[in-house]
Amino acid sequence: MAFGPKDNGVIADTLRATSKHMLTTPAGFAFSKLAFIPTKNDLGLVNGWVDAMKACSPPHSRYLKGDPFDIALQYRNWILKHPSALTIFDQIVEVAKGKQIVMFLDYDGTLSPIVKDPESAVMSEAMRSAVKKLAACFPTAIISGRNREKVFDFVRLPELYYAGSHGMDIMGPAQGSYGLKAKGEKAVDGKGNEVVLFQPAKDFESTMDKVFTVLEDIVKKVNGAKIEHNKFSISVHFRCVQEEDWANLAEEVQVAMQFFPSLCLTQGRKVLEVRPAIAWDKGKALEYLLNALGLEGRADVFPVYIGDDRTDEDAFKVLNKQRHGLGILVSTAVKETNAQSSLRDPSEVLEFLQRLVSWQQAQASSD
Ligand SMILES: O=P(O)(O)OC[C@H]1O[C@H](O[C@H]2O[C@H](CO)[C@@H](O)[C@H](O)[C@H]2O)[C@H](O)[C@@H](O)[C@@H]1O
Repeated sequence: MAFGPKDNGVIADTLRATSKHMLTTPAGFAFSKLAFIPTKNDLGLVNGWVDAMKACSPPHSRYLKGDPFDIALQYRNWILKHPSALTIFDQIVEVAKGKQIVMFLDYDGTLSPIVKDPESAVMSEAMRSAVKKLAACFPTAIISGRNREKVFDFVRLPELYYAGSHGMDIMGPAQGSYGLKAKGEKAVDGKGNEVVLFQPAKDFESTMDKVFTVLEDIVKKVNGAKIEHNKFSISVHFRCVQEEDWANLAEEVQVAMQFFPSLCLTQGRKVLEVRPAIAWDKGKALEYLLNALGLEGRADVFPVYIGDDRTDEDAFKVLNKQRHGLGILVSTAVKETNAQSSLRDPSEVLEFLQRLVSWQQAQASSD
């Protein structure tokens, strides 16, 4: 769910920038934390973010607390509703057989394990090799919250389509049997290959730079907090911040956001993300890519989306709406999801991708 300016309307009225407590940021914006008097509603909003961030990335210890029988029972009920894609692999390929499979993969927590330092979220060589083989079998896209160029640096496979900034920065080959054909400007990549570039939030570039400067100042003052500029989205990381400081940091971010009514906040795994308040998300990126590949709305196409986070839910919803394809949530814990199936962690994702490649190779050799 995206929280937009509407949710914050009450807060704007409570902002009183007094000269005594006023803070002027390097970007020239002035605001005062002391002058911000949160109402019950606003506190609810901040607490809501904090709770949702915790729920997105639950610490293992939390699941060791409480009655282990209850926990096991809850998980058992959940896995019955969202069976492992490894357990139901034969049923999946039975449905996909004869159709064009298209693969959509999230990056963090799906292809790479979640780690404390976002700069160190590298993908294993085994995963890279599996994704390379996968892309030789099926059109394959990575849809990530990361800066597109950064996710490319992690993955380093030019044959894929990349959608960075939660789908707001899409690039893919313009040539070949699966060259992108839909709207978007033609460009040339670092190696001189023709590519299609589609950036629905292009007009927000300078606003994103400004909000980054403001948030950077806030983050600097909080022990363990990190900030990442993902071009059309900005991540404020809470993972290494003491939990008792979370509400304060979330509140500071929310106050700063009042000066950027064209932006909104979403939350992920111990992260708050600032992004343009436009009707574009990972689900829209999936639709765009299917359309650009000439594969949209076709009964003989079977899209598979694998992701671990709240922002991936938008893509799962699109697959549900289209009533075809398969959404797979990566999670070791019970989570509310629109995905039909599940995998526990990136090591199971790797196994699933390898099995899919072997199945496709066997299909091709028996044709
Ligand atoms: O859409 P994704 O590819 O899953 O990207 C979402 C965010 O992922 C990264 O943050 C998450 O992974 C980090 C590294 O494991 C972890 O430290 C952090 O707590 C997670 O939220 C990335 O750093 C963000 O910029 C992405 O938006």
